[in-house]
Amino acid sequence: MLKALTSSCLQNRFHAVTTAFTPQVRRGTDSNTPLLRVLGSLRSSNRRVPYLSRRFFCSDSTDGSESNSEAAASEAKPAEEGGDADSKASAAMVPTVFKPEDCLTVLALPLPHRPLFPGFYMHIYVKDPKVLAALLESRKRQAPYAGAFLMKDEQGTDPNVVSASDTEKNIYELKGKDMLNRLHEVGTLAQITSIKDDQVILIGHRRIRMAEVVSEEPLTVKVDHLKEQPYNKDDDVIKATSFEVLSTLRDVLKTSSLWKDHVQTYIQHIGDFNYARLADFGAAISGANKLQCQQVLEELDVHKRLQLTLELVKKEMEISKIQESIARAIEEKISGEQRRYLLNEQLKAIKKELGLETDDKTALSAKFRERLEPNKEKIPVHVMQVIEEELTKLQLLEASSSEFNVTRNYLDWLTALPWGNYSDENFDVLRAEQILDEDHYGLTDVKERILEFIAVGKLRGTSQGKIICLSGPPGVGKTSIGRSIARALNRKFYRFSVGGLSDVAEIKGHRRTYIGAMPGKMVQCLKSVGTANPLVLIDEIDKLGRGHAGDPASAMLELLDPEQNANFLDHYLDVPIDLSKVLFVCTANVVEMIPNPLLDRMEVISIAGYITDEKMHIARDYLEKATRETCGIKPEQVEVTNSALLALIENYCREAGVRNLQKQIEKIYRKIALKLVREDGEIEPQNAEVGEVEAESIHLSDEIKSKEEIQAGAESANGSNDDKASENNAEAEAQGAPVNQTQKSANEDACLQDTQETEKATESEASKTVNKVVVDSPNLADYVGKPVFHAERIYDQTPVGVVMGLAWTSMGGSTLYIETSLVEQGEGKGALNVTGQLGDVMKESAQIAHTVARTILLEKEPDNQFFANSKLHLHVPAGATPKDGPSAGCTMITSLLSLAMKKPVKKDLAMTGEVTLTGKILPIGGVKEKAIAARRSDVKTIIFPSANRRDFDELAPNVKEGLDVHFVDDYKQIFDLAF
Ligand SMILES: Nc1ncnc2c1ncn2[C@@H]1O[C@H](COP(=O)(O)OP(=O)(O)OP(=O)(O)O)[C@@H](O)[C@H]1O
Repeated sequence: MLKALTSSCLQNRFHAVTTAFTPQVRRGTDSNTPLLRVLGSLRSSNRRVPYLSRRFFCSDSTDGSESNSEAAASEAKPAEEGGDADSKASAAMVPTVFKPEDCLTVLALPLPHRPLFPGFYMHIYVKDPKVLAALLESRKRQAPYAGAFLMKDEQGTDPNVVSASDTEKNIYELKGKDMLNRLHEVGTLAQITSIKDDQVILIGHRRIRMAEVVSEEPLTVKVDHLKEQPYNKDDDVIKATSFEVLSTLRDVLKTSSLWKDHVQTYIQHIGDFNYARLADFGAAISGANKLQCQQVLEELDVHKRLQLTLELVKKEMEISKIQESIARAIEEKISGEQRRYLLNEQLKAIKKELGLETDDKTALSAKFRERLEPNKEKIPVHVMQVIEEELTKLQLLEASSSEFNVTRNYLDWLTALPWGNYSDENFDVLRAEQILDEDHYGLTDVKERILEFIAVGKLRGTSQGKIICLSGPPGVGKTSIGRSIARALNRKFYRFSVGGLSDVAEIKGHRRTYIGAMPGKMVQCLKSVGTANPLVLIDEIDKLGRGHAGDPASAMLELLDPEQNANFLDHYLDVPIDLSKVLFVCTANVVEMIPNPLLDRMEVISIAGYITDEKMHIARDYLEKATRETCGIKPEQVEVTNSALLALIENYCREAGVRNLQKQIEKIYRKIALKLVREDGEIEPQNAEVGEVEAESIHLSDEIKSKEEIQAGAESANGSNDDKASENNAEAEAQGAPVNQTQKSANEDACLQDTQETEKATESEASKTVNKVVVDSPNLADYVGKPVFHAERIYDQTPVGVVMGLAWTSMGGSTLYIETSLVEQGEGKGALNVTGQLGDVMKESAQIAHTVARTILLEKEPDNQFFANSKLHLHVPAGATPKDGPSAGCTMITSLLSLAMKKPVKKDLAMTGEVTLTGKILPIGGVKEKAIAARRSDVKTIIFPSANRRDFDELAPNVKEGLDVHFVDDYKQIFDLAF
């Protein structure tokens, strides 16, 4: 029904006060009069309260002053027409012939937020048309009064919790009795000063109490007018309380500027001062909740009312203090930050003025130029041109723009590259050889190739970039030899792996326009090594990914090809860079997997793997040494016997490389380290005992006795030496004979040295016996566990139908058996089953072998119908490992023939070779790996295809040593050798 002011209560209050008094202020009163001055005058004039004689302009006591009010109203009129709420309030001063005390029946208007205090104005919104009509009617009848009653909260709601919209909504819906029940009994007789649309402005006049309902719609009630209880104006307690209220108001005024206007306005009208009004004023402007205000309104005992008000303003005082401290804290924080900012700006300006600091752009340009300075002559012209252009551009760009950052990063890369900056190469072949030998055992091919490279460089005076590809099984030292080559050549080393690389941008960089664009690996490499002729190791080139956008292999080609890479163009850098001086070393496990155009440009050096002998050397001279150092163990503290090392290699690490061997050695040394540390802890007391025992025996033994004597002699000699020294010196000086003394002291020194040496020797011997750990083959399992590798050799002497073959895998060479057995026999039942995860080629190879074996058997034993009438099963263990390739052809034939003829093959024989249907033997790959694998399995005789004779001849003598190798063209030769 009614809509109260929508702004906060507090604002309403202050607004109300201000507007109520504004006309009076305008009438020329000094608006700057501070409360302090008033209060000062209060106190200075013997507390005579002169203002008591004045009248409060809109109090009940103004009843007779119609002309005054009228004047106020006429003055305020233009403002009201302007729609100004303040001036509307002034219009409320219009007096009527109808006196307030005559008003006994009034319309009841509900106030949702606060009660209306006498002397204050409030505007409300009346939504009910009937009420609005009644109000207009009463104004017309010159009885413009209504009763303003505060609404009670709905039961169960907290008066401190504001939910304005709810309250207002409920008000519009309430009518008649319901409304009556929700209104407080005591309210204020309010003069209706103006009605504009649904906004009604009320001025409170006097307290009233509802007596009875006259009509329900609109709610009209009969009221009793309430008067304050009589009180003694000179009562000291009342006076003191009122002073306290005033002084609290003064304090609030000091802290809260919000109150200033209202309190000052009040002070200007303090002429109408009385204690009851003061109490009302304090309560009205306080931020107390509506119930507390209502309490003040209902209180007719002036002293009690003053006390209630005092409580409220005191509370207000506390709130304003908190407000002040919050404001101060925030202010401090903000001003601190501002101060800092200002100081920083000033500092920058001062530095700039003094020339200590230039702005960002100039500083950046200077940094880039400084970087270029040492190499300026070596930078290619076209690159220098681009750099200059970019530097100019940088000056023109706004420092906060994204383009600026792009240009800055670009210049950063361009200027950081080692243009024409080469490391001094080592062309000393002997030194290089020494370095290579220091790092790796064997690998003669690789070392030889590197030495050749250095020799060419020496003769030409410069070395050209080359691509070397090291291929071989894992752990044979491909990567580590790369590092060693760099050391030998005195080139910087950079390694990156291209295994699984599928993005061309990794090699050639992104275009600069992309966010987060980066140059490719090669540019990154040059920046990081700082020279233009590093050794770049490209690891796992056989595992290069297949890109979805662009082909990484083709990008690699541009990078590696000596014809193209003198002008390698990185997408990011966008200026050609010369990579022709870079030495590329690639590593691969399977050469066949390297894209052909790439392979074509490489010089492949294959490292086949190591035989036991080589592994022994590597383990002893390289791996053990390095591991011992990393574990912090001294050589005298440990001994790994040859037999232990051999057992380790033969039973635990039979693969081609030495990585596993390295791991096992590390395992042994870690265990030894633990053992030594543990023993040290336990031994300490034991050591002490040993020391004591030794000390005792020292006393007993003659030898040591003499030692003691020597020592004692030495000590006494030493002592006498000290004593006599001065005398002798004096004598020498006096007699000029220093020789005597020198000889003596020389003898004594020798004696002392002897004693100390003997002591040291006994000490180190004692420590040796106590702390040395010996690893031998019997206790090897304590360090590395039981052998995990089961010998490749399943049979000592192969039975009928079983023959040993030689295979090649990416892990190196290995031996494998071909087993054939008879399933069933019967007329025309000849057939062959194959198992062992064989690939298509190997299956076909088995079919061919079956046919060839049948032909050969018929040749050798024309009556033997074994193959025609036998169902056979051919198996290649181990069944879990997939196998493929044609090189087991001759082994399969031999196995089939052995079964057919019921004859085992020669002992310790292994063979490899592809067979044609006519029995011709074709060459195979991996001769070195196969030879090494054969040696590992103690094979004595090997059969290789004749075409592989050259490969075998090239092998190192230690690989060939002890092998009886036969080269064959035709299967018949194998037949003769095997059976
Ligand atoms: N001939 C050797 N002399 C001394 N140490 C060697 C020799 N060969 C290999 N090693 C050592 O073996 C370890 C393994 O070598 P590396 O990592 O270079 O193998 P890799 O062939 O690159 O293997 P992958 O193909 O798995 O990358 C290294 O610590 C290396 O020093």
